[in-house]
Amino acid sequence: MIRTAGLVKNYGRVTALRGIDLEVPAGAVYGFIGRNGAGKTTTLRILAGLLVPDGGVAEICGRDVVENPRAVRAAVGYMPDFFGVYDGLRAGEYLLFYAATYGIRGERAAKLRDDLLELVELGDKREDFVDTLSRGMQQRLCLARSLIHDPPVLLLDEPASGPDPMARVKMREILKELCRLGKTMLISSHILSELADLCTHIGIVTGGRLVRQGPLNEILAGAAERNIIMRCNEQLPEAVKLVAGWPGAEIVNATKEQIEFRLAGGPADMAGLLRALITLGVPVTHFAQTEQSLEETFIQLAGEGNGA
Ligand SMILES: Nc1ncnc2c1ncn2[C@@H]1O[C@H](COP(=O)(O)OP(=O)(O)OP(=O)(O)O)[C@@H](O)[C@H]1O
Repeated sequence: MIRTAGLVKNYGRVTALRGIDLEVPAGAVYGFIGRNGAGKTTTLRILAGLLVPDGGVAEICGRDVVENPRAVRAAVGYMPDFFGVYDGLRAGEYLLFYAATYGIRGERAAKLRDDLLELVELGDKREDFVDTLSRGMQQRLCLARSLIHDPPVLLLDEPASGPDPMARVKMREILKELCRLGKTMLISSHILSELADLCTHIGIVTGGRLVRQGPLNEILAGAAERNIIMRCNEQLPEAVKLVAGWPGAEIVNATKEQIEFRLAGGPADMAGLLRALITLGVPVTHFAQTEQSLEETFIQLAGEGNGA
């Protein structure tokens, strides 16, 4: 539904994107995660047709964004991270104005305005001036604006950020509703945990490169399965010796009761090491991955990208 291949963008001598290959399936809620300056806004602006890439391709619904700007504009709702405040315009008028830019007027526009204000929980703010609304409310109004032409694809730049926790919760609820309505969403954020309960997929971008992408659970499992704690009642020195010499294993800490180590590879590698310990006769009482917080996962993945 959204695809980029080898996307490159330079701003003068600054290279913002160094070959981004995004793959967002239809109906996915894709969390596009990266620190400030990683290249998220640049990617979203290219997909929205607001910036022209210097290399690579970007497609929405199979259409190249540079070659088919009209079709892409119809298919995409874009919510920027910064939005201007409109002096003297009321929330309802703001939406009618944007409806008119898509040729929607009269009764249809009025109904759309009311439905969208309801969806973003601003039904009672229709007559309020936009510049008097809180930042969270302005963000939700901006989201309503991006929905005005009922696009199947939404590109949302940091929608769940902002200092007000209540506003963040409200925004997440609305995004979940949009997911139920079948929208395909690419949502950028610099905080993974902010999006984790919402996303079906994530991509981690660092220094203009995508270092990981895929279904959320696979990415988290892949990052977490390396930290293991093993305990046994006796024969710990034998266990330490075996783990220390095991390919891909690295002991982090060993006490009288337990060994904590990192292990490269997947579940099969874990099972292989456990089998070897038992074959050696070590009475293993505990052998499990440690819980890793989402932010630790992100830092680990982003760090690996930096080193690449
Ligand atoms: N108009 C511009 N002129 C020059 N450099 C720019 C411009 N816009 C972005 N950059 C640079 O390109 C890189 C990527 O910026 P981008 O805004 O895409 O990152 P981001 O991940 O969206 O970060 P943020 O969350 O801070 O917006 C950064 O190094 C940034 O300083």
